[in-house]
Amino acid sequence: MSTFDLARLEAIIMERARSGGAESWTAQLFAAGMEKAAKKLGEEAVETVIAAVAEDKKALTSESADLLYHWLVVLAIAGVRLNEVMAELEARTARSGIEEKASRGKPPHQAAG
Ligand SMILES: N=c1c2ncn([C@@H]3O[C@H](COP(=O)(O)OP(=O)(O)OP(=O)(O)O)[C@@H](O)[C@H]3O)c2ncn1[C@@H]1O[C@H](COP(=O)(O)O)[C@@H](O)[C@H]1O
Repeated sequence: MSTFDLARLEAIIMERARSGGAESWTAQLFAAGMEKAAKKLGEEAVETVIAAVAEDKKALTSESADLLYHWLVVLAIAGVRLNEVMAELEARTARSGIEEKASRGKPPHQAAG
């Protein structure tokens, strides 16, 4: 199982945006700006949808990686931190009470924490 996560990829993207050379795709996207980066994000989203509909798990995995990378680049160019998106998701989860409901369904020793 991989221990890689989106926060680490975000940190790599920030570093490449600051100091990536001409060979860095991240630096190229930052130099080109939001329109180009958002267009790539849209393309990767479509490719992900196509892989999902085709039930092609290998392509879905690969396109999902492209999608998440380009999504993080778009967030970074916009000045939105991954943490802000996570906070939004967390707030929605808290509002729905889904975690509380799930922990109520668990045996007591698992429900705590
Ligand atoms: N995860 C990615 C990642 N996913 C996709 N891509 C690049 O995204 C670009 C566009 O992908 P496409 O599938 O569209 O390929 P394409 O050849 O451009 O296809 P067309 O659009 O031309 O049809 C390619 O150059 C891919 O290499 C990525 N580039 C970088 N990363 C991560 O960012 C880090 C820094 O990369 P650099 O900035 O390039 O040093 C890497 O170590 C990775 O962790």
